[in-house]
Amino acid sequence: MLSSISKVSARQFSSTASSAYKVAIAGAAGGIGQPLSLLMKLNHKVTDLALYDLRNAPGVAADVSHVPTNSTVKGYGPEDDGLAQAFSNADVVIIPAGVPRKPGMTRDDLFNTNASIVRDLAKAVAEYAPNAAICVISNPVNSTVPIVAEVLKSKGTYNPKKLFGVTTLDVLRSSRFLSEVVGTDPNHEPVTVVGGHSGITIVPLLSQTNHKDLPKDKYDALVHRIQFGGDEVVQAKNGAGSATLSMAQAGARFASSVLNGLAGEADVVEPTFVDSPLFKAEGVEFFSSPVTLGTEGVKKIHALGSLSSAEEEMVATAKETLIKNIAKGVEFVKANP
Ligand SMILES: NC(=O)c1ccc[n+]([C@@H]2O[C@H](COP(=O)([O-])OP(=O)(O)OC[C@H]3O[C@@H](n4cnc5c(N)ncnc54)[C@H](O)[C@@H]3O)[C@@H](O)[C@H]2O)c1
Ligand SMILES: O=C(O)C[C@H](O)C(=O)O
Repeated sequence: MLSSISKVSARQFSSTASSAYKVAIAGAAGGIGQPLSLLMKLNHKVTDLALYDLRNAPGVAADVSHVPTNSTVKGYGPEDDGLAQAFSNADVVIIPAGVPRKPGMTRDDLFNTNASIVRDLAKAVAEYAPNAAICVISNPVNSTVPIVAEVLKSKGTYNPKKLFGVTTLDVLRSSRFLSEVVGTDPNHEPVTVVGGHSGITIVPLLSQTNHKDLPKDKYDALVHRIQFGGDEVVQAKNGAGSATLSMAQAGARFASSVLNGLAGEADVVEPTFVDSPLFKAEGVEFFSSPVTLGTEGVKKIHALGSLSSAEEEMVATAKETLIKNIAKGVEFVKANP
């Protein structure tokens, strides 16, 4: 494993701001965790990959460690202070730990199980990696991100610039589904998605693409597919979980953008669910919008830009639901510190 001292040296003498990072993944042996671990192993900025899970993380680590990129990989379980070792000195902590949906469930139905998992992992981040950028994948993201914030506030280590809810899968789906409708290459169909990460809180800003004049029936169907794309996978997997492979790709893209930002690369912009000033006056403490990522995490939170009247309505509806989802997370930590 790269020691802290050698990591510091690597940073000091590197030609960029830094090129050596420790990334920790909590839930690394799960459906998302395993392919995400592989994708982070392929990221050349990652020199130290720490894989934590309640089960089988050493096995996943041994497997991934044979991929010939310039990083060490180590797996940790809860025994022998594994969580402390996994998180210690991490620059980025990615959290896909928790249970996935089964058909008929909403993401909110996962709250009772995942809230305490995320709360406990947030406590460990506060203790062992207080400077880490935290990427929360565990659902319901609209509530788990506020849970992490509340825990970190209670520990005096909350840095709103370094807490991110990962909404990138909505962005990937939007590009893919739009390209299917208009018959183009999804690589060239960027779509900004704002709001949150569940159903009607997912608001794709299609009016800001080159396809703002879609016929109403096609537009409505496309928006619905983007908002409820997760359900397609849950139903197809028929009890065996939710999106894992596309989510791993989305998570790796987002975490890689965070690393690029930390490294001082210019113009790294991703939509993400953050502590946001955009609608705070209306009581919405967290909101997803395009964010420029920099050396300190969040560098700039961008406004939504011009919206169609349909989008204005969707944003208004999303805000109402988000206020409730966020409050649920905050109240959980107050009642269960
Ligand atoms: N943000 C998104 O866009 C998005 C997309 C897909 C899935 N998800 C969510 O990600 C989560 C994980 O999904 P999955 O399909 O990988 O589930 P999974 O059950 O396959 O894997 C979850 C892993 O978490 C581990 N785990 C549970 N409690 C833990 C703890 N306290 N510490 C460390 N590890 C722990 C489990 O052992 C398991 O290996 C779910 O909540 C799911 O809803 C979010
Ligand atoms: O749908 C889910 O429960 C998982 C995830 O949030 C998704 O969007 O695929």
